[in-house]
Amino acid sequence: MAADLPSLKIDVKEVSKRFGRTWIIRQLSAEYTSGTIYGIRGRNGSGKSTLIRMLAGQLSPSRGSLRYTLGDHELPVEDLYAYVSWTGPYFELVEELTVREFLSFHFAMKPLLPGLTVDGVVERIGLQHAARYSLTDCSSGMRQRVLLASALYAATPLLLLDEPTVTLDASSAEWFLEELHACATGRLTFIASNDERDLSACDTISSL
Ligand SMILES: Nc1ncnc2c1ncn2[C@@H]1O[C@H](COP(=O)(O)OP(=O)(O)OP(=O)(O)O)[C@@H](O)[C@H]1O
Repeated sequence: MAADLPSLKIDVKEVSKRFGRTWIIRQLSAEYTSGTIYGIRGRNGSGKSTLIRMLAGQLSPSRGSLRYTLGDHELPVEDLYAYVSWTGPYFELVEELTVREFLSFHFAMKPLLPGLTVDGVVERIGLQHAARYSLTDCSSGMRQRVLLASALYAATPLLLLDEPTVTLDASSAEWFLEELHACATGRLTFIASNDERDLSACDTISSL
């Protein structure tokens, strides 16, 4: 399933972010490269999701810069969306769709990792019995598996996972860690979390 994805490097240079008069992130500098799972921890409100949004190119820093290098070319931030898979607690599902319809719709826009099909994804997330359930009728853990699938199985070099196991029970969290290892190879992955299980999957962890 490992994809031959281009390498991605993110250079974060003296990035600060404020909302109104409050500085949330101050003077962050780091270099992030493909092939690594980076953990970001920090107390509630410390700016983990804010950093994830900036890495995704959805939020601009108040000061400093983020530079993206894909292969050996600089990637303009406005083109980054095609190379990112992302999920977090603020992501919403289209309630009217079934599990299978949502995944078909999503993977019509974002290519799947090699060797996967939509039905294969439904199987990997253990929801064969619920493939035709409307998302409204799914439990929070089932919905989280669908959201995680939309990020994990997309063939993108950048994978951003904000609180990936927040609604998962112990066996689902174990499932997530196994799938993460199968899907993160060669990608640049971030996990924002305070859950030790999530952080145990990371190659390196930094605190905000
Ligand atoms: N768009 C916004 N406008 C104003 N303030 C915001 C905005 N987005 C985030 N904040 C504030 O920035 C701070 C950091 O929020 P963020 O969601 O990044 O924290 P977090 O570390 O992910 O928190 P948690 O662990 O609770 O999820 C919070 O005080 C939040 O209220």
